[in-house]
Amino acid sequence: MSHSWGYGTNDGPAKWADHFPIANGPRQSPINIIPSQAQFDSSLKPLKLQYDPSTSKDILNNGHSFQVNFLDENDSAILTGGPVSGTYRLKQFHFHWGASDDKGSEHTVDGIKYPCELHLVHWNTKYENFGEAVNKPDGLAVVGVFLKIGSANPRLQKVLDTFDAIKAKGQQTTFLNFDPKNLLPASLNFWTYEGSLTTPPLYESVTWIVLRDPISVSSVQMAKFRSLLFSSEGEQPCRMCNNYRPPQPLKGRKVRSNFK
Ligand SMILES: NS(=O)(=O)c1ccc(NC(=S)OCCc2ccsc2)cc1
Ligand SMILES: [Zn+2]
Repeated sequence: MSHSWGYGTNDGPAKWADHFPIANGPRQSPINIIPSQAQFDSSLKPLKLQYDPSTSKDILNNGHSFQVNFLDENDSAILTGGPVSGTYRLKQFHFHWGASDDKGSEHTVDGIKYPCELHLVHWNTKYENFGEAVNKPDGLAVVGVFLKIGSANPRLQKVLDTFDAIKAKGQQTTFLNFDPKNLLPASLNFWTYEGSLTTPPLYESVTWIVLRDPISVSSVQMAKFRSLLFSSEGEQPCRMCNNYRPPQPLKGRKVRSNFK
């Protein structure tokens, strides 16, 4: 039986270890990234993200965040290079955000929180499917992108325009021909480290690839994120925000960068 978890006082990150003891494991995510302590690694290959927009399927409010799901039966949307070997297929992307613009990201940089963080979730095709890959040490590669308050982001607006149809938990709507490359910054400079899912089941299966440069989001657009609900239709409405886990102990891990 899957245990219900959330981001509230009684079911939030401080309580996850009760049902998911790996929460106190050796390679948990997110972390605070300290650029001056990251090691430049010239052997890291350029990150290659090749996304066929026709693979986007639908958008779902899953009660913890919202996610855009992709067809992953073939290599139409893949990640190669960077710190990984082999080919990883895009499964979904989702976000984490705060109740106000001063918090919301999961990873932090020199202790700084961004208002929002995008995660593009890919699974290693050496495994049969996502479900097989999700708990393997080299099973997943997640690209993290920070969002910084600035001018409104017209590409992001296409995602936000679906929110009236997915306001409550469990609601889903078609979302075709969306190119996630449009949500990436110009530079693919990144930090990378070995970590975990940042939500239960917290499997230590993620090679994290956190992009250095943010993309923009306006305060008005951030308010739209907060119009979503954690709750299902007919339940007491609970605004979806602060759906982020705080940074976890590094426990001796090295953070590498592909830039000086
Ligand atoms: N925030 S995160 O990117 O680390 C992240 C990514 C995926 C997931 N979990 C997913 S996509 O689970 C799908 C359902 C499932 C299947 C086997 S275990 C969970 C959780 C957190
Ligand atoms: Zn995430």
